[in-house]
Amino acid sequence: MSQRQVITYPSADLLSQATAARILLELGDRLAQQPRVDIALTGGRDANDIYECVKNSPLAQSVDWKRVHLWWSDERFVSFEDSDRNAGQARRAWFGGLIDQGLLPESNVHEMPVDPRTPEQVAGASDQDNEKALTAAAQEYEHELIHELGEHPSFDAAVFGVGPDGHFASLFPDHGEAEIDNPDISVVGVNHSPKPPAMRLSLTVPCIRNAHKVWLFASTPEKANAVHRALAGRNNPHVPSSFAEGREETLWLIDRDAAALL
Ligand SMILES: O=C(O)[C@H](O)[C@@H](O)[C@H](O)[C@H](O)COP(=O)(O)O
Repeated sequence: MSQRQVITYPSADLLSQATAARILLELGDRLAQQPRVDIALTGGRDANDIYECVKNSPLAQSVDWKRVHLWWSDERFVSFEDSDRNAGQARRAWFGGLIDQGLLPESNVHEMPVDPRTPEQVAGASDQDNEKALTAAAQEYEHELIHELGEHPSFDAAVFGVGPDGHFASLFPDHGEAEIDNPDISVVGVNHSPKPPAMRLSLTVPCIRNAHKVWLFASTPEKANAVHRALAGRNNPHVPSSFAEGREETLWLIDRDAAALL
């Protein structure tokens, strides 16, 4: 368990630039010491701004992308073509170009599973059908994690946005015990998500806490209350991001507006 550290930036733009540089330097530093790096990504507006900055940073040229593996901490459970997919958005904002240039192998991109059902099947599905599809997808990703990273997967770094309600990944306030503290599973299906789309996949807290470095980012005044509540205590189920921590490092990277209530 690591101490939570807060770093405040004067603007959302500087937060994105600094976090992008932090990600790129971390990848480079780790690659100097180990054969590969595994990083878990997330979705959302702040994340996509950061990915754009990663793409445009000159530091990106210093990374040996063939040894970088991309994972997701959460995903919207929709079809591959759906523009809502976190992985699709990150691909467009950042790493699609690396693949096109032959720098990053497609096999290093470990997207969470898509919903394999047709729109007609989804429209006619019962809640039970959805639960079943989500469980199967969560198990599939769990197997991929174990296959690649061993029985207790540990990311080198995992990054997260924070919602105005205090959620991170797809772990929402008061929304299911399994996601928060079941030490036996790394990936869960989340049904009836308060943030659309309603079906999602997410890493669990025990899996997230097994990461070496956990970085959360938040910008704008609408996040100020969530940041304040998360940092006011630990392990508060009403504010899931209060559970976030990495083994070596836990950073809250926020802009001045999101820090307004600290
Ligand atoms: O799929 C998602 O929506 C996310 O993974 C979610 O956890 C996101 O990171 C936060 O909701 C912050 O999103 P914003 O930066 O858009 O506010």
